[in-house]
Amino acid sequence: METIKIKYFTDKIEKLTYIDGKSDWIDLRAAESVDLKKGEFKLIPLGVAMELPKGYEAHIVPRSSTFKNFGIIQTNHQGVIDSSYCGDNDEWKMPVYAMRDTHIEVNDRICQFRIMENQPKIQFEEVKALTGVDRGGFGTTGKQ
Ligand SMILES: O=c1ccn([C@H]2C[C@H](O)[C@@H](COP(=O)(O)OP(=O)(O)OP(=O)(O)O)O2)c(=O)[nH]1
Repeated sequence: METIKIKYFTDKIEKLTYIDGKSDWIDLRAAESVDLKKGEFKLIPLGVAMELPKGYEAHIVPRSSTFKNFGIIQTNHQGVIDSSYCGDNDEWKMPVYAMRDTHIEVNDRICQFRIMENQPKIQFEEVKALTGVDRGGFGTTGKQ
């Protein structure tokens, strides 16, 4: 069991819950009501800041139903919350693009996150040639 320190920026959203045994992704809620016109971009505040456990980062993706319900696309497709994003004002946000005029109500569940272990430390070693077998590039194995 890991503990995450969490700060809420509003009392208008329900507290985050980890639901054991269903999906271990945790839903995030809009911290304010937002109206978007078709073609408009906005950063939607998610009303929380967290201190992630040591050695972890968080990944945010839309819920499967987010586009059907709200007509919005998460513009970074997957949000990455670094463990250094842990200050008192480091509120999590969701960058979205509206494909139609839409309304998101405060407390609506619009995306979800999980924590992931950081990758190992990496160094790059430049070489003149690689020894692996060439795969041949995009689409070379056909469609079926
Ligand atoms: O969907 C997201 C993605 C990022 N962040 C926050 C947490 C993250 O740690 C910080 C910076 O994100 P990232 O490094 O992906 O963005 P950048 O464009 O490279 O900004 P920076 O120059 O601040 O690193 O913004 C969010 O709140 N929501």
